Amino acid sequence: MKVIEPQVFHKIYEDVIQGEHVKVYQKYLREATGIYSDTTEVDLDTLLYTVYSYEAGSPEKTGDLYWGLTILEPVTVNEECNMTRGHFHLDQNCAEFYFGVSGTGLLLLMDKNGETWAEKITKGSLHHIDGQLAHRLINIGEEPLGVGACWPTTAGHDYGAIEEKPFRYRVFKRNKKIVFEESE
Ligand SMILES: O=P(O)(O)OC[C@H]1O[C@](O)(CO)[C@@H](O)[C@@H]1O
Repeated sequence: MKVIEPQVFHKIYEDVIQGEHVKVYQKYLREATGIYSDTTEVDLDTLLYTVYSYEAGSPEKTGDLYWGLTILEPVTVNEECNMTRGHFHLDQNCAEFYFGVSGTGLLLLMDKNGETWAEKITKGSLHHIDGQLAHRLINIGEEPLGVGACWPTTAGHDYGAIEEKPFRYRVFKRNKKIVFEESE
């Protein structure tokens, strides 16, 4: 019998995902100004987050899966905590798992009526995201927030719905305290 050496590694608490079919992208503030409430006098070259995804699966094949890791830098934008863009899945039958790898964060969730709540993320925490919920990661700590993910290749990303009807809460760090602000 042929035995193949592993081609991809994710030493979950030690390293990022490395190997064949691993894609990496970085999001800078200049590409994400629209999600923050105030971007006056900010450095647009600030790195917000890096996403690693192991994409051996096919986006056309129902039941196939991706594996990912997102690392959000411990930065704020005029006191607003660093966050991912956030999205619904295009196919709302597709759920997703998130799990905390490092740092401290919030998983912001929103249903189709705009009801918004959050789950706290810490190292080892596990989060099931129903396919009908919009999701966004927020770094509320002083360290990089690392969050692993597993989701169906056919889920897709719907950013438009979030732009039209944003998450109802914003999260700020003021004098080292986390403050939630409800949008009008
Ligand atoms: O595309 P967004 O909303 O910026 O978020 C990136 C996130 O999307 C995913 O790639 C998959 O849902 C996550 O791994 C990652 O945190």
